[in-house]
Amino acid sequence: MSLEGHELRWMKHQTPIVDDVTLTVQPHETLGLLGPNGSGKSSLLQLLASLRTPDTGRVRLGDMPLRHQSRRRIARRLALVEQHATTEADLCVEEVVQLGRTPHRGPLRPWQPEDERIIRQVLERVGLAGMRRRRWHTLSGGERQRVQLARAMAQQPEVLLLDEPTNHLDIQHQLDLLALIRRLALTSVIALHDLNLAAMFCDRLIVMHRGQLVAEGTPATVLTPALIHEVYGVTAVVERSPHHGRLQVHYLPDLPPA
Ligand SMILES: Nc1ncnc2c1ncn2[C@@H]1O[C@H](COP(=O)(O)OP(=O)(O)OP(=O)(O)O)[C@@H](O)[C@H]1O
Repeated sequence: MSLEGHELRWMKHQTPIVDDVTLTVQPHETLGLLGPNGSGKSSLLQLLASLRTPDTGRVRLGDMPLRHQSRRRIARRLALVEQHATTEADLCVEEVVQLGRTPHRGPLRPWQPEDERIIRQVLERVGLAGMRRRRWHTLSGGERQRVQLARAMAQQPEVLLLDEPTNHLDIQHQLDLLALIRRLALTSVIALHDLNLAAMFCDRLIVMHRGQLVAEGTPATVLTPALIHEVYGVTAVVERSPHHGRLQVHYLPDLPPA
């Protein structure tokens, strides 16, 4: 299923936070959303997920315009893993993941063995099967991140939006999580700070800067030293890795002598 944002604009205190952004994510494509702190990535994801209403512009999920759609209807097709997702109640891991089934349940569709099977399967896939009874508030940041991904997967969405999902994760879990997202083969948008992970796992990248979309294309066309300097203010060299064949960004700050 495709996801489109057309001329999206969201203002706060007369300042555009997301400023005239148009993008299309093709079915099964993994799109990396890059940009420095405060450039508008989370705000854009919230507009795409219909958690915020744009001042102007529109979002379309497949052939369905999102404006005026119920949250429940959207949640059967699209899931967002937010950056600081939390849960208020004192729930265990399994109960948090069960919340992902909410959009599919209703008075005429109580909890069923199929829901149970889905919960077991997603917990396995994120490597948390052994932690199903652990209380949420006892989990580490990285474990919480994986529980929130499991909850989004339990929604069985066709479109998955992730806001810095590798925050808090150690290297192995960062690589495992992004590889898992690729294997899911959903339409996905992933906000990332790590340019090398973005180059390794994304089909295409977009770059936000001060609320605007300033670059769009394959990692090879987007991740140039000029763009990295312009947007992040950092000097870098970009090469194709002889080891994995993807682009590799080397930062060149002032370093102490080696
Ligand atoms: N509700 C709000 N009210 C006022 N300003 C806001 C609001 N939400 C976001 N902003 C501002 O909009 C800008 C973009 O924020 P956003 O969280 O979208 O950026 P981001 O690219 O996701 O940043 P980060 O990489 O630090 O997570 C920031 O300057 C932020 O302070």
